[in-house]
Amino acid sequence: MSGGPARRPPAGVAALSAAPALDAHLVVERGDFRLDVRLTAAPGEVLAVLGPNGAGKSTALRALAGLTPMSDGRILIDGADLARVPVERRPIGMVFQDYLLFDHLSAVDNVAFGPRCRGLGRAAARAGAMEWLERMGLAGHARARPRTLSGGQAQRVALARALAAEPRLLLLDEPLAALDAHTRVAVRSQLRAHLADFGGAAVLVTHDPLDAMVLADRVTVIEDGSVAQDGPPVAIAQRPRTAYVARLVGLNLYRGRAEGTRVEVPGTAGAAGGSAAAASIEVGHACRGDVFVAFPPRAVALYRERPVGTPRNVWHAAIHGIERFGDQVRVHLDGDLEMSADITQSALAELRLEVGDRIWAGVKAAEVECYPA
Ligand SMILES: Nc1ncnc2c1ncn2[C@@H]1O[C@H](COP(=O)(O)OP(=O)(O)OP(=O)(O)O)[C@@H](O)[C@H]1O
Repeated sequence: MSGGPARRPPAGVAALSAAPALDAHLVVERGDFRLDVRLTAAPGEVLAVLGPNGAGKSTALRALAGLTPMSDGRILIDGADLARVPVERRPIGMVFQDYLLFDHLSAVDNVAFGPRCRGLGRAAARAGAMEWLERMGLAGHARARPRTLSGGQAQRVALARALAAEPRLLLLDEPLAALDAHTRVAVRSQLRAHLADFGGAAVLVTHDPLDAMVLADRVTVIEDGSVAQDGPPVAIAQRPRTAYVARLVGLNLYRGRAEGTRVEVPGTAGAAGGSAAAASIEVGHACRGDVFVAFPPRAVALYRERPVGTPRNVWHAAIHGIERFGDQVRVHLDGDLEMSADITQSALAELRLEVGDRIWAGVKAAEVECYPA
């Protein structure tokens, strides 16, 4: 095999000068479900595809791999249309959730399998595969059968196998889902390093916002077969545009009309869903027109009595749920606005809060973000 992976170009260079490594418009119809999304990634870029169950993430990945037929659209890799390229000849590597390693082959033969199929001699394919295993820190496990490997090791063999075929597009379908929480942390950071060395485009499907934040340069959120939001992880985390994304990144989100620093949120359910009366929100800076308003649960203070002389927004609220995690307590509220508040166990005890109680919730205007809808 010829050498190792191409190094990722210096930050910014690829994005400015190169054509997208991946430029895909995917249209798939399956009964009542229709997927219609555009996915793009620059060379060296990792795109995370996030979305709720049934949103169409796997369908998108399978369409990219050529495993699910498209009813319309096209897939360009480095500017070349894949329409007439048979599936087995496409420059695409895949890492599946359960890795799909051949159990009758050793780790090194699993990695050598692709290059062998492409006609490389046994010795050369094995030598290349050994190089990949060394790079993955698995040289000592080259002869091991997949079932004797740990989940993290099997994941790295699967990644080595995908990369050994020298793809231009790497597809990863929930690559960390099969791992326990402890292994996941270590494997996530190893995967990040390996992805940083990959010169092609990578598309990572995940349910886990942390995977997306840690591993991806860009995130595309798919909901109900369409792109709901697209951008760098930080922008997604700070400025969610749908109730699903807001829940994922842990923010209270509303949609309303702004005039100066005041936003009127209509009485029907806000973007966060659920029951809510109409309410006004003072925000940190002036904005205008249709806007989203977001603030974190930790910015919400709770009071038994209506606070006076405070610079905060103050709303009437009813407690409809209390969840404890560690020293923190998440209190779910409705009333003027539906929201979550994170308080400490001692604050919960001090205020003697119970489900059904009617209380007051306050948030400083400076903690409230406002951005165009
Ligand atoms: N073989 C199939 N035939 C018909 N419809 C299907 C088939 N597989 C999936 N679907 C439908 O396509 C839609 C998208 O499914 P898909 O598996 O792509 O979603 P997903 O975002 O990957 O979900 P999950 O996170 O649960 O894996 C769903 O509504 C599902 O019911």
